[in-house]
Amino acid sequence: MEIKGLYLVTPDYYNDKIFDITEKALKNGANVLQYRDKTNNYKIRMYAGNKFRKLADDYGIPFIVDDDPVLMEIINADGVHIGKDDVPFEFLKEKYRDKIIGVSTYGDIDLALKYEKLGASYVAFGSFFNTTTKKDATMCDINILEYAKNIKIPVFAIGGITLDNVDTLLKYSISGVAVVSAIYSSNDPAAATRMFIQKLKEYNKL
Ligand SMILES: Cc1ncc(COP(=O)(O)OP(=O)(O)O)c(N)n1
Ligand SMILES: Cc1nc(C(=O)O)sc1CCOP(=O)(O)O
Ligand SMILES: [Mg+2]
Repeated sequence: MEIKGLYLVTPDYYNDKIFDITEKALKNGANVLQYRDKTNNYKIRMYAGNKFRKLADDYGIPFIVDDDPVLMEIINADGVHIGKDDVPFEFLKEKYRDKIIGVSTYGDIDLALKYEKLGASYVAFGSFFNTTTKKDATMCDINILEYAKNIKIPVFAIGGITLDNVDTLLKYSISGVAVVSAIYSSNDPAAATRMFIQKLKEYNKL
C-alpha cells in the first residue's frame, strides 16, 4: 500500500457525523486515513475505529491508528503512528513486522534519518503553521523540508495546513500532507478534498 498524497487525520470522535465527513473525503480522493483520538474511552475508540476501518476498506486506502498498537490490533488497522512519548519504535518494529509504522520527527532531520535507518514506513515533520488541533505542537522551520530529498521513505508535513498555505510545502520533496481541520472543519469537506488532490497532482505528488 502506497503512502502518499492527502493523509487525512481524524479529530477525536464526537458523534457519527465524523463518519459522514470522513466518507466525503475518501470518496473525493483522500489517500490515507488515520484515527487519532486523545480523549475518548476504549469502548468509543473501538466503536469509531471499527467504523473507520470499514470506510478505509471500502475505498481501498491504508488505515493507521495514532499512538496505540493494541487498538491497532483490536480493529485490525494497517499500522500505527507514534511520537516521542509513545511505545518505542524498536518494540513495535519487532512485534509488528507486517504493519505500517509512521513516526513523528517534529523539526529534527537527524531523527528522521535515524528512523529511516531503523525501518520506519514514513516520517512526519511539523508543525509548520499554527494549529488548534494539537495543543502541544512545537513549531518548526519550513526550511527543514529542504532535507526531505535526502530521505528515501515517504515524508509528510503536518500542522495547520490549509488550501491557502499548502503550496509553500508542496514545492519541497515531500510525499504528501496530513490534515485535520482543513477537512473536518470545512463547510464543504468534499470540495476541500478535491482542491487538495488537485494541488497534490499539480506538484506531481499523485
Ligand atoms: C501523520 C501524523 N503526524 C503527526 C502526528 C502527531 O501525533 P500525536 O500523537 O498527536 O503526537 P506525537 O505523539 O506524534 O508527538 C500524527 N498523529 N500523525
Ligand atoms: C496531529 C498533529 N501533529 C502535529 C505535529 O506537529 O506533529 S500538528 C497536528 C495537528 C494537525 O491538525 P490541523 O491540520 O487541524 O492543524
Ligand atoms: Mg502520539
